[in-house]
Amino acid sequence: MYFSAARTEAFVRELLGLMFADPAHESLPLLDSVDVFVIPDHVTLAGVVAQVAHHGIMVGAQDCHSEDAGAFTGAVSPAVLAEVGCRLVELGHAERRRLFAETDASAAAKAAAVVRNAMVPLVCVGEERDDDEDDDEPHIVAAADEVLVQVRSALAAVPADTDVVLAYEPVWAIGASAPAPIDHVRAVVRRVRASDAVRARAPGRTRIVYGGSAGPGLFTRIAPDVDGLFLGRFAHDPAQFFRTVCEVAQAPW
Ligand SMILES: O=C(CO)COP(=O)(O)O
Repeated sequence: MYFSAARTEAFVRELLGLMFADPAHESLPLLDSVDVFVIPDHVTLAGVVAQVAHHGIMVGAQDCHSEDAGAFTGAVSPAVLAEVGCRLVELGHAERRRLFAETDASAAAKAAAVVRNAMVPLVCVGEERDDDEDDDEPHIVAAADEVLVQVRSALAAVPADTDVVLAYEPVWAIGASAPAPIDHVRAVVRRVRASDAVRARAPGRTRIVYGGSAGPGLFTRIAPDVDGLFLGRFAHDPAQFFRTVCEVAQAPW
């Protein structure tokens, strides 16, 4: 809810201009090496799908209901999202959990619904803890254990051979002035990736991205442990978004 409808339209238009009209694009086939998605609000989603048609950019939704149809006034059907060209659905964002009573169980039910409708669940996970400056091994283990409860719940709801994106977003790093410390992000993500829940999945089907005050300059410091970024405020400027996509595309991993 940062953008008006007009600003969403302008953001996508400017982004397409940067990605596809920039002379650098000729020598940099960005979308060969990076999957790019934008996740607008539900109202503007179909319009954004039309804007990016044939450009290879995926459009996602910020939430959906766990049922495809029925007496759920005000909710958004995953079947309708798929019908209008939505490719992925963000679930369990920290704000949905805090303000709208989202739980691991409801996020898992929605993840199953998203897969049932041939879309990709982008499940937000992250620990609440920010009560200690220390970031030693016990704190990393505690953070990863908290995250893994969320991860196991979501992954148990979807087949092992379907694509899933896990967005690791420490709750305390969302809306902050800077991302979580590099070593913290890498250590927690390594533990998630090494978990039984992730290792039981088909190879290459689980991607882990980082979100929480992410922006240009971050990816090369957290890769190769992390597969990508989930950008918020620091990508509200299309130029910053484009710059970050280029950094990911040019990374040697
Ligand atoms: O929550 C986020 C993305 O969903 C992160 O937002 P910020 O990058 O603005 O902290």
